[in-house]
Amino acid sequence: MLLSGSGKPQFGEGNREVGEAPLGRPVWAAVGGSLMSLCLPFTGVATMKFKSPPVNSLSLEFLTEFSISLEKLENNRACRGVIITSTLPKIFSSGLDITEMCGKSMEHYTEFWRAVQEMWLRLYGSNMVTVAAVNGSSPAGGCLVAMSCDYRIMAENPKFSIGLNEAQLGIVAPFWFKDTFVNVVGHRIAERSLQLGSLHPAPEAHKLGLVDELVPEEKLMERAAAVMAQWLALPDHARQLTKTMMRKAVLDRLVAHREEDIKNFVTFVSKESIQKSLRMYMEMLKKRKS
Ligand SMILES: CCCCCCCCCCCCC/C=C/C(=O)SCCNC(=O)CCNC(=O)[C@H](O)C(C)(C)COP(=O)(O)OP(=O)(O)OC[C@H]1O[C@@H](n2cnc3c(N)ncnc32)[C@H](O)[C@@H]1OP(=O)(O)O
Repeated sequence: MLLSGSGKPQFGEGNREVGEAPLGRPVWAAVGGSLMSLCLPFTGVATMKFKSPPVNSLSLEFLTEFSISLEKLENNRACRGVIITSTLPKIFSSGLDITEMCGKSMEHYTEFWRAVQEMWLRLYGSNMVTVAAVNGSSPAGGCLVAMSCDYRIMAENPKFSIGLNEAQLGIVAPFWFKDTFVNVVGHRIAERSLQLGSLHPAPEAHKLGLVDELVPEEKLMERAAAVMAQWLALPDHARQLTKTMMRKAVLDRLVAHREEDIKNFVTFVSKESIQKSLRMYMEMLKKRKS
């Protein structure tokens, strides 16, 4: 992430190539941030590729870059859709960066949670067509990113899993994670899956409706482009108004309770018992590796 003199993050500064579309509108031919690459060719469909090794965890820096990228695409009239995927093998996103929730100050937790909210409000509320090309595992916050898109295509590898596994970490998925989940899979599946903190292997995720289709990994981007073309064949205004109608209540609920939600998060995550659970989980991840 590059920072300007004012301290405000400037996405992809110095890396941007600006082109001119046939209609005279400016178009970025290629924009590279440090944690994700973004490409908007003249087709009007951007591709956003996460590239934050080792596992694309959603750190404060990552979330900030993500929101800025979405805002830039949203404000670019030449951009009608975005395909979100990962450059890393086997991982779409490992979810929220747990180190951002461990041993930090209240101020840090506040800033971090606001960035998580901001990312979700932008992605779930986007006017663009959003397609997730899930080319690897996608737990918790990674699942939220995929679920916030209009359509999910996952690589058909049963080793890749997706779901809201917060309960396994000893933490609770916030109400807007839950609302997004319910809107995708329905109440009963969401209730069971959330309580068990289930991570569903790709074939099971497809069966539950958590992902819309499975394709061989090498066909993922081709299929995402085909789905995008299908969605973009409709007039934008009709599709956008319909999307707003379907998602507004859930978006409004967070907007109305945003500060309360931050307070809840900070209080919850600051508890020693929660800190202990998160530390133990991180240790478990490290042990599993060795
Ligand atoms: C009344 C009710 C009140 C409610 C109030 C609510 C308040 C809100 C509560 C809080 C809500 C928080 C919501 C949280 C959402 C999240 O997203 S939490 C994160 C969940 N993510 C995970 O569980 C994934 C964990 N990671 C993995 O399972 C694996 O790493 C992987 C992604 C499947 C990849 O496996 P592999 O390729 O084998 O890599 P690893 O060796 O395991 O990992 C490489 C290194 O990366 C580190 N790492 C992995 N994931 C994370 C992460 N999410 N954050 C930070 N770091 C991570 C891992 O430790 C390794 O590190 P090194 O050992 O140092 O290399």
